[in-house]
Amino acid sequence: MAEQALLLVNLGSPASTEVADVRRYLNQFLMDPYVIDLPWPLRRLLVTLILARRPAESAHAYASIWWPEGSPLSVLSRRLQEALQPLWVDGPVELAMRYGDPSLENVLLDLARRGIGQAVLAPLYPHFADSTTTTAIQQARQIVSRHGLALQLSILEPFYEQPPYLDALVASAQPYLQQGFDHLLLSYHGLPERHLRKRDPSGGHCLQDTDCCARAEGEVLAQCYRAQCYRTSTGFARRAGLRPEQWSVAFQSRLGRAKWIEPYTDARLDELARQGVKKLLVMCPSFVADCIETLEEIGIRGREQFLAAGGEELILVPCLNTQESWVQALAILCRQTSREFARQAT
Ligand SMILES: C=CC1=C(C)c2cc3[nH]c(cc4nc(cc5[nH]c(cc1n2)c(C)c5CCC(=O)O)C(CCC(=O)O)=C4C)c(C)c3C=C
Ligand SMILES: [Fe+2]
Ligand SMILES: [Fe+2]
Repeated sequence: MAEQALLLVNLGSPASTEVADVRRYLNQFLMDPYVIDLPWPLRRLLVTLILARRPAESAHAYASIWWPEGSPLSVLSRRLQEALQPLWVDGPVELAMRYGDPSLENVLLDLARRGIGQAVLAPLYPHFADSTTTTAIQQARQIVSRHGLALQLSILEPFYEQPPYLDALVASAQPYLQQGFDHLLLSYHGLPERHLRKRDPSGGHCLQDTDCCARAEGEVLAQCYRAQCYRTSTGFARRAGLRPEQWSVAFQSRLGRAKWIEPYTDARLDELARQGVKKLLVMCPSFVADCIETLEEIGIRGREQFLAAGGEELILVPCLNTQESWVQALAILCRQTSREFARQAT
């Protein structure tokens, strides 16, 4: 049988914590029109303004969480790749990054050079967003077409409420839930509201009222990042046996002055402390690997903020990383993708 590769795609990190490397990474990332969705001249202007101060601040933040082997996101993604290889018997498991190294272009060219004609492309994001999922898929397709590669790609769909993913989240949280806690905050990466509105196929569903995400179905749900985050949360809470008052959802990592989806994590940390929450658990289900946004934004700055507001303990639940149930889950989901692709091809 012909070999079929499994290609994991994650976001990528700077090459080092040097300010120049962080600037190069941020420039590539933020100049992506799927991330800052403004016309080129405006995007260039805005990114140039951001790059005046952000690289030094981010370099400092990266330095506080960097591991001897490199960026946590890169190291953990590499370990996930290695853990998956024994479960993927159809061919090699490879890893590429949307920004930085190993680049999608080099990895795709290498697969084609080795005569591999099929690959499951697995963007490592549970929830759909143009700034993550679409940009990774589009870039891969462009590379295949530009180089005329004889490589067929089948795509792993967002898996925000797939049982294997939810079960893995519950398994990762169980030891922390069992220790007792006052509240669990599910903190997801945020998104400018504009990105949601642009993707609302009904033109009038998203952000209409506080409850619109709970009613999202079909095409609206398929493209609403916020609704998908709520589906993950309710599915997780149901499986973990949590009562509604024990948990809540918030969105972190804002950049710039535009309005991002609410509620905001930083506001929520103050609110929870004011409400008397002393022991707070925080999970970050939009990230499958720990990274600057979990380890620094929540684990360092979020903890400082919560304690300053009167909380006593903020415990960050690690991301799925290389947990056995997650490795198994991802193998199952990618296998399903491959089977569905083969079924449609016949
Ligand atoms: C307009 C800006 C951004 C959008 C939109 C955005 C969406 C988005 N990002 C992730 C996942 C990750 N983002 C990470 C870092 C990061 N994100 C932004 C900006 C936007 N993200 C910046 C500027 C950075 C760099 C760090 C910093 O300077 O703050 C990371 C971690 C990378 C690492 O090396 O550790 C991840 C992962 C998602 C899922 C998402 C859409 C929902
Ligand atoms: Fe981001
Ligand atoms: Fe929505």
